[in-house]
Amino acid sequence: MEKINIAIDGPAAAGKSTVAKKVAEALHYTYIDTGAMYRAATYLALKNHANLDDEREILALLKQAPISLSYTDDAQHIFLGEVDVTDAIRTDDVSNNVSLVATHKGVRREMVKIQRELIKQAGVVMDGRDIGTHVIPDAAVKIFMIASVDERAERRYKENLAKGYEADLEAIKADIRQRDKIDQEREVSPLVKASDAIELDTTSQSIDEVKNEILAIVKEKVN
Ligand SMILES: Nc1ncnc2c1ncn2[C@@H]1O[C@H](COP(=O)(O)OP(=O)(O)OP(=O)(O)O)[C@@H](O)[C@H]1O
Ligand SMILES: Nc1ccn([C@@H]2O[C@H](COP(=O)(O)O)[C@@H](O)[C@H]2O)c(=O)n1
Repeated sequence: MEKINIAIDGPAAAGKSTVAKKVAEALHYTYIDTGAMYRAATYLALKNHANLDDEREILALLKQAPISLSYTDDAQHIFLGEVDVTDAIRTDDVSNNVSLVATHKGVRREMVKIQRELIKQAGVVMDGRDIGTHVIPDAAVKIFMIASVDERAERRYKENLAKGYEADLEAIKADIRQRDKIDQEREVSPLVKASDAIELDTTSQSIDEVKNEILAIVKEKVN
């Protein structure tokens, strides 16, 4: 079967990464989590006590510790220079600041450059906020994945509990609303559904139902 590129965009905790990984596994495609790249940039800035409003400072730090991805056992690992930060980028501190860092035009330019390098060979499932609108505008399949704020907060709440983290449902709901607002209202590459994207509301769907729906869309496109 011919290999294509699949873009999956949507707001926080809609289920993008979980489903994208399963779709990539089913198709023997490469899964690329672009959120991890913005998280890595944020982690680097926080670790260096940088001013998150100062784009030049963040870019200078990234020059010294460039972002790179590697894949072991089909799992994506993200590095800053030689340091594997795959786990370190998932803290609340990073989650609470990443959307601010992601508003910087220059930071986005650098991330998109890396992302476009990764799609030179088709057979990629890439998730994020601007994949179908900016990174891969000619993606053969574009999914805009949504779910209600309550459902997304519930999912993140259960996820945090399962990981043994403290979890406060109302605080998670507020964080999701805040991140969505910043992502949707920023000037550069805002989170918006591409005109040719298929919207999937996963509020009442299981992970496998969403995965199978996307696989059916891909099958129809490729055959
Ligand atoms: N359809 C679904 N039904 C129930 N739980 C789901 C569904 N999709 C994803 N989940 C769960 O919701 C949580 C968040 O999913 P995931 O991290 O994939 O979302 P995301 O859109 O990538 O979030 P973010 O953009 O914030 O990284 C995970 O624990 C995942 O297992
Ligand atoms: N293509 C993208 C991907 C992510 N972002 C920003 O990063 C934040 C974290 O992303 P997660 O997928 O890990 O939640 C996200 O809220 C965006 O602010 C982006 O701008 N573009």
